[in-house]
Amino acid sequence: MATATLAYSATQSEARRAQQYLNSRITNRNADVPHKSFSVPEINIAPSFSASLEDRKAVAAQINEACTNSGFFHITGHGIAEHTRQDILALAKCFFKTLPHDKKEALHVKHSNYMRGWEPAEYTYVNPEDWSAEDVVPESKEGFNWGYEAGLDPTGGDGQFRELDGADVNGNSWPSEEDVPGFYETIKEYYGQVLDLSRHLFRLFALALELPEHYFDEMMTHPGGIARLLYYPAPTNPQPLDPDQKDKEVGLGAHSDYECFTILLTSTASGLEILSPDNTWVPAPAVEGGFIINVADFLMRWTNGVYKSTVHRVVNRTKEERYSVPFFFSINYDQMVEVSLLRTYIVSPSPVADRRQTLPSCTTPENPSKFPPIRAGEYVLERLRATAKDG
Ligand SMILES: O=C(O)CCC(=O)C(=O)O
Ligand SMILES: [Fe+2]
Repeated sequence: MATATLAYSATQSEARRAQQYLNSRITNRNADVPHKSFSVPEINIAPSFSASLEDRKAVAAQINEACTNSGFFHITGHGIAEHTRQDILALAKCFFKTLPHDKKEALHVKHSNYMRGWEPAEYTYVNPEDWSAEDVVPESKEGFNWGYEAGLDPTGGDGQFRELDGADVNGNSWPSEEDVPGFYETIKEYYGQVLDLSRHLFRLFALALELPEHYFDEMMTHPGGIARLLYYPAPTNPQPLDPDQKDKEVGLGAHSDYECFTILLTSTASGLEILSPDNTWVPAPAVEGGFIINVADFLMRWTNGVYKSTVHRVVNRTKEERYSVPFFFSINYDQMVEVSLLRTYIVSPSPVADRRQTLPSCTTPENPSKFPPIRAGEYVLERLRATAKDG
């Protein structure tokens, strides 16, 4: 990436540890790990929009159960219209199938400090260790990435947004209106709605963590939210899931997500597979009209490992091409977060971003803090950089 090298030693070592963890999970297949039954529940969140706190808490309890189990769940009753969902999937198809190669090249992520723009299949591996693996299988996905900007936020933001590295810039680049008509407007409609939904979900996470419902509100006034359009071509030789065979065609390699949680929309039900605690791949087919939600690494570390950020991948085993739109929700990138028994923010007179926000329900004398304090954006940027060829 064309970016200045910044000294992020704490995050670099954590990114490395995340890779080591990932690889040990993938290579130690069928380890005999005792676990509760592993499930990806469907949660109808419609009651969470009710005026009754009891109704909202009942949904939060289901979310808590899912986050401490597989870390994955489906939501229905979310309130986002089907046409909004279909419009963004149609936009993805239009972008990948009709935009000429030279126009895509002009938007190449290598021109961006933050991996924004067009990401050709061969440019990244989501598991950075794959670069050096001998029997590496290239990923087939092609992507277009963008991030938060105040103009995409239905609240208009608070004017304090800073990029992942703290810079006061807008890191996004877009195709021209002439090249892909309606691109920005369609993105804005979808992004605005999933951003609203994310803030709503985070209030449910607060209840789930036995915190005041609006605990996170001041930390999502200019939140990070990277989103992607993804295209997985139809495989040349689709293969059924076979635990004894290494897949020869992979859409997106094994990884966990980096932020707080992900809201995933997919064009077809199948493709996503998640790694169970006994290290076998389990298909996680989408639910009609639903979104898949999964806990990501930053929330996992913030909850001191109480919430599970589970390894997953995409393998297209059908004869059809596949599109998806993941949205990775982060709190304000400049927010400092600490995993600790101490609620230091209560006594701290410093600005919100500098207070070390803690989740007191997640550390106990038996489960003391495992992670050093960190700013949200710093963590995500380091993890992102590790995926690029010249990152
Ligand atoms: O395309 C999908 O279904 C999942 C994508 C994903 O896991 C990711 O982009 O992190
Ligand atoms: Fe993912």
